[in-house]
Amino acid sequence: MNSRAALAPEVASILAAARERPGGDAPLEVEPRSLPDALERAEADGRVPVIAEVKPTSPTADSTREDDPVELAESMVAGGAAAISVLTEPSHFGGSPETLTRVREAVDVPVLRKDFVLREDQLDVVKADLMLVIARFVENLEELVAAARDRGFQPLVEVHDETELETALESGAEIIGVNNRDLARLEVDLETFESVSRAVPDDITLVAESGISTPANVRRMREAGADALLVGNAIMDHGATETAVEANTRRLTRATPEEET
Ligand SMILES: O=C(O)c1ccccc1NCC(=O)[C@H](O)[C@H](O)COP(=O)(O)O
Repeated sequence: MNSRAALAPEVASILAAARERPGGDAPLEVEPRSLPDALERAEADGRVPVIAEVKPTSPTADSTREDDPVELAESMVAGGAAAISVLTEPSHFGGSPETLTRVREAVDVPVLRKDFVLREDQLDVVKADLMLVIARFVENLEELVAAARDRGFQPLVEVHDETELETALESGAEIIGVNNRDLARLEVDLETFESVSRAVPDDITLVAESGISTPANVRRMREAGADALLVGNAIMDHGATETAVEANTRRLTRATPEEET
């Protein structure tokens, strides 16, 4: 693992749990739904490309949503989400691989597996269209990216700074997410995306992650070059109904220049 700044205790705990989680028994074979195609479809009919996240809870949330993840995902798609992200991490985010399978069966957009995958065998736990790989936490990024791709997954490599971006580009990543959440203090700062995105080549599919909660935030990330936005908390809006989840999603996918908040 690339270890520079200290990690927040919550993140250290997430990683300790991830190290202990078993992998699958045999390499999976996936026929993925293409993320770039889904983003293009969203753009073509005037939707901002949003990857909406089914995130029952998290270390920074103050409650857990108990409602059906499939209904939440369907509401997100009804609100215009181009793709869905599903947390499969069980001990800190309330996710599960089974949830992802159910969501992927229910929707027709690409589904990202959001977890803390550290080893190759952990890729083989559940089929998904995209696989999150966090540059900072992986010993050999190039090997894991290639292993994910061999199985058919589209790897989404997450970075937080320019050094990690360089590693991601060297690993052959084609889809890169810049996470605005700092893993030392768990604070979000949209300036992170604005600064790192300047060094991202044009042919990369670039995702702005975390802390995007208003149409103004959406426009800010799009102006800085985001091809897509990964949004969890602002859509899940802990405690809201499915109707609210659909409306929350629509508010971001329909973020027009006129809307000021
Ligand atoms: O969301 C957290 O509290 C969190 C804490 C520690 C490590 C990772 C965490 N989140 C992972 C994510 O990347 C987000 O779920 C995703 O980008 C969506 O962010 P947001 O829109 O801010 O919910």
